[in-house]
Amino acid sequence: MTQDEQKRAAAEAAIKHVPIGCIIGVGTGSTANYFIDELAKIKHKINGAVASSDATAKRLKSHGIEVIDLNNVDDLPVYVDGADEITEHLHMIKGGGGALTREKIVAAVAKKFICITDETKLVNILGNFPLPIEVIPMARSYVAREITLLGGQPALRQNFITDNGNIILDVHNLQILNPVELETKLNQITGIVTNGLFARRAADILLLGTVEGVKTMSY
Ligand SMILES: O=C[C@H](O)[C@H](O)[C@H](O)COP(=O)(O)O
Repeated sequence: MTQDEQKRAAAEAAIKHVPIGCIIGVGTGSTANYFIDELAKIKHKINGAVASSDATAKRLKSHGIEVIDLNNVDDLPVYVDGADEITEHLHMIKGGGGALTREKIVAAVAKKFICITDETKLVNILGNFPLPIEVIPMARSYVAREITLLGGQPALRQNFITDNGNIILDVHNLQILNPVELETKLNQITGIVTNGLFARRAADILLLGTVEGVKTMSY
């Protein structure tokens, strides 16, 4: 299977985890897009979806799936999303598409986080993929200095503004041996809206597309 076929296979496998008659949390990115396309086939069996980005909301609507404001949702049994990197502990780096803040909010509400990826995303140590950090624009230089003190090399993502009107710093050269600790430290830097480490709220299940088929991993 090619990388795209692996993504699509993981997305198809996620449909089995979608409970009937519920609202579903939906992530952002190329793998999540495959999931949206699969979700459209069973749209009459769900009660709508919460979107983690404007792009996802648009794609859901284009398939005739009702998009529901998270504030009007009491119960979100499942959130399905991709990742840029994931470990066997199901800690992730997310935000390659810049949607990390809304993704983290929807994931926080959801009872179960189902991650869907191709096999290139599975790593032993997080950090080869630059860690995305959403920052309030006026705090850019301060946050960059603080990140440098933590050993990272921040680079401003060019020509990019998030759905929330903020900038993204992509942090290179991190070898993230303790993702929970780094996520906590980054959460304490004033001016950072969200960092792309999903370790305190890791995935519950990984559906990993591989050349041999989809593997299910949990921790
Ligand atoms: O902001 C984007 C999200 O965190 C995506 O889930 C992540 O970048 C993975 O995207 P893709 O499925 O396109 O590799």
